[in-house]
Amino acid sequence: MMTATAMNTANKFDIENLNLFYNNGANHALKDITLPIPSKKVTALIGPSGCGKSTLLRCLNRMNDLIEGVKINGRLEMDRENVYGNIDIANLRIKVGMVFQKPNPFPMSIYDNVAYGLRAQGVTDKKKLDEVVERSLRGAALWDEVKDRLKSHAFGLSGGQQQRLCIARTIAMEPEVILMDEPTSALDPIATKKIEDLMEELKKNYTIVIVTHSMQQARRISDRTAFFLMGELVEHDETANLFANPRDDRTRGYVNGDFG
Ligand SMILES: Nc1ncnc2c1ncn2[C@@H]1O[C@H](COP(=O)(O)OP(=O)(O)OP(=O)(O)O)[C@@H](O)[C@H]1O
Repeated sequence: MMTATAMNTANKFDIENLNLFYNNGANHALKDITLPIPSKKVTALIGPSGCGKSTLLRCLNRMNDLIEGVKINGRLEMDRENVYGNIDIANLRIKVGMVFQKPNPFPMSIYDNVAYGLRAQGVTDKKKLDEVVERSLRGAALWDEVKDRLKSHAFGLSGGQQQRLCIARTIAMEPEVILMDEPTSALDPIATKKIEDLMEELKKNYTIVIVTHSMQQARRISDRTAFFLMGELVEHDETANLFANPRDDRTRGYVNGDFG
């Protein structure tokens, strides 16, 4: 197995000794996390409720900045640049897009949802917008289902379609990374399968980090898995290895379903 250092050039993020505290230090939610996140792969974050998966995900695009009383120390680099340094945060959040548990399309048409970010950046050229909307909807495997009703309201789509629309909206901004916080937990098995198939395609172009409660999902879709427990990163490895040969008894217990 390659070490984190040997893999360094292929890492999108390098996280080292990262600590995060909520409530001005009262809740130590991430404890000394060291985790490389490789480029153009799917990394799954797993572990029982409250272990810090979403907190770590939100560190990657500084969404935790929006929460009062959060303190962070340690190193978190993206492409060797300090994410917590003096950087343009709006630009970071374009480069590191996010898809949430509950599909959250904006209250407007399918087309306008996908064009929203570009328009906010001042793009008005219809040809350019049409082009990006089509490319993004194709990229999110939704184009064929909606191409004849782009002006329809997004809320008329099924939950699974809405989630793919949110992915299209994210892709439209040409991110480098897509963070997904339990993106299929509100979806039925067929819609879930479509999103999982889509991730297989997306990872050719993007680095994906996904929080999932489903170990089956982590096994199906991820290249690497990191197992968290009470704010600690217990172990991380190639997904197949982590499930077949966990090094730590706590990981073994979790993946065997002994607790959850
Ligand atoms: N906004 C917040 N303010 C204060 N504490 C928080 C906040 N968000 C999370 N926490 C705390 O941080 C710890 C980790 O929570 P987090 O949501 O990251 O875990 P998780 O593994 O994603 O859980 P789940 O699987 O239930 O979503 C928990 O103790 C939680 O109560």
